[in-house]
Amino acid sequence: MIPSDGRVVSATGVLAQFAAAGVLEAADVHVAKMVTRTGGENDPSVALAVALTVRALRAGSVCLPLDQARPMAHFFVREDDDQAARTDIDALPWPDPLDWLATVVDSPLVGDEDATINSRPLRCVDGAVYLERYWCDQESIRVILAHRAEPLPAVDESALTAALDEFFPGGDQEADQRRAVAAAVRGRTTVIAGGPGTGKTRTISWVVEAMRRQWMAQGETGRIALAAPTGKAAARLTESLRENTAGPSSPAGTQGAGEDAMAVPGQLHAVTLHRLLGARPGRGVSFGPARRLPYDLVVVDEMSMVSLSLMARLLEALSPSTRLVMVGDADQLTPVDAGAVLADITAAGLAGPDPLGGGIVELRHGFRFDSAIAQLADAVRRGDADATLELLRASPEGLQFDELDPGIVELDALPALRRELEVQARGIGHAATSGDGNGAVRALEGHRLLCAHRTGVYGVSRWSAMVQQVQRPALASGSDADPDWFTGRPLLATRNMAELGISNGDTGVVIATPEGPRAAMSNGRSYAPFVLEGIETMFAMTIHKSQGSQFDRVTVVLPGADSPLLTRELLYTAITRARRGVRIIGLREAIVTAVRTPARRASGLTDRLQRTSVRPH
Ligand SMILES: Nc1ncnc2c1ncn2[C@@H]1O[C@H](COP(=O)(O)OP(=O)(O)OP(=O)(O)O)[C@@H](O)[C@H]1O
Repeated sequence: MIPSDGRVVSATGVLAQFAAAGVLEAADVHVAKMVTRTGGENDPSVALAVALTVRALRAGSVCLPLDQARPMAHFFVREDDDQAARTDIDALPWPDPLDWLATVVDSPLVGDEDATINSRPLRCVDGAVYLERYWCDQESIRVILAHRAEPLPAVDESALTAALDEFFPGGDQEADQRRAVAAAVRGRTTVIAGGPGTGKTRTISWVVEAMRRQWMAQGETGRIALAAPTGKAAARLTESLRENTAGPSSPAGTQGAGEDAMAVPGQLHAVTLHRLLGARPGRGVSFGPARRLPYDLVVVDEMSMVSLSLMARLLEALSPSTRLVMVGDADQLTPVDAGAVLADITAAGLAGPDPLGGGIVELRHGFRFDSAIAQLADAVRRGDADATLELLRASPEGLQFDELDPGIVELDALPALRRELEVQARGIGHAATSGDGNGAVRALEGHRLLCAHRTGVYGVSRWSAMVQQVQRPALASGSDADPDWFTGRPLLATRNMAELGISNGDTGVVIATPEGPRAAMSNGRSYAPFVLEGIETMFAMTIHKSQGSQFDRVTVVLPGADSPLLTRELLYTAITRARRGVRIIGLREAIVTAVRTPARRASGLTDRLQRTSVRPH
């Protein structure tokens, strides 16, 4: 059936055309050829559906709705593919969606929509093509969440009310947090969603404390685990709980928490989800349906970064009686891997009957800043381009909009940014030269320049070179013995070094010490250079890499309006990295495009959760 103009094109020919346009990559073509050859399928439109499904997975979708394939393909073209940028994706030989669906459904590669067990590699449900493995993960999540929506027995309501009255003595601004703590105690599964500074971490500490009191009131002990998808996010949760702890400091009544055998909120130690599940490279996870996690309460922070398969493994490893509390900001960038589980569950709850049976609570009051940044983030989140532009044009305190094309502008045309970079470099240099690691890291985190792209004129490569030119002379005196480890060099860890307590994405600064240069890292520790691997110089970073971190001030370099990376989630994530000030460099069209373009991530989870009826608790 491809193409419609009657040319005879083999599967190889069709895949080659889509690959030449940058829509498919070698890996997608390879998988499609292998699957179709093994399954005895010769129809080129089926090969195309397989290749596009694999491509969609790598772009974060769980499935490929065939009638959405063409608009989705615009997001598949890689940022640095210049050849592809010149190809008209709509002019490719797209099959007619209805014919395409009929052919795919009839293919020997595709199992029955309702089959409990499907030995074929694909399944087509509600017009969307799934690789069977991802369909199984999605179904596993749906079924387990539906079972978990049943109410938990034996909540001591008087202990709960006493705790809530103590934590929240009054005030409307705490009403959502109160509801969240109550839902977490009463339900098996709770989502606590909210933007930055809405009190999510503080609420986690109240949940832990309220549960501790439940167990005490019932003469029981309870075990608690705290986890996050990345090492960096886990370290940040541990740290914030320490700073944010509510409630008394006696550990009575509880035992076994993550790694530490303590359960006072401020003394809990969060671990990565992989570690919690006992994941071993290439050998799956140690905990699952046959060996359940030994906890009564599991709290997962930064849920927006949890992928479909990780969520499936977590749910499968939970005993039905274990409470699960998922915390995160559903408007942020979604995981690099397929699936946006937090956004899907929250969307299901907001659009229809709550799939968790009453356990989705949105925290709406911002405690940290009632500032222009919060208003800007809210306008972006709502998709309101006019309000976003109006705020930027008014340039209230904390917001600056440099309406310039970042693809051609030089730092000389941005004197305020240049000055800020110079002052920051002097701060880093001064602390680094005097061996003050914490001071150097604090200065480094005072400002961060963020780009959407890694490469190209809008990317980290060009912008970090420009920042380096301004900052390098002010960082240190230039008398370093080892030019690779010059004093004041800003660092980025590009891999996890668990044994050193360093996570991929951690940053730091080279400081001068009597023993020679050392790397002072954001985890508060310093290291001799020779023990570190995968360390790079960092004068700017991608917005993706910055997720899970915050800085005093942020400069956001927007790409051109035609960038496939430009989405609402990207802009929202960039803005919300800042505590006190945001500067945006970009063209108005890029802002409008970003605000009006929600990330296209296909998934059947929201829809299927809404169709699963549960009883509210
Ligand atoms: N009910 C409350 N009353 C007063 N202050 C609060 C309340 N809840 C939270 N805060 C304060 O607001 C600030 C932000 O809270 P918290 O760190 O818990 O937010 P968050 O949503 O986890 O933020 P982020 O996602 O940015 O880390 C903290 O200083 C915290 O102590």
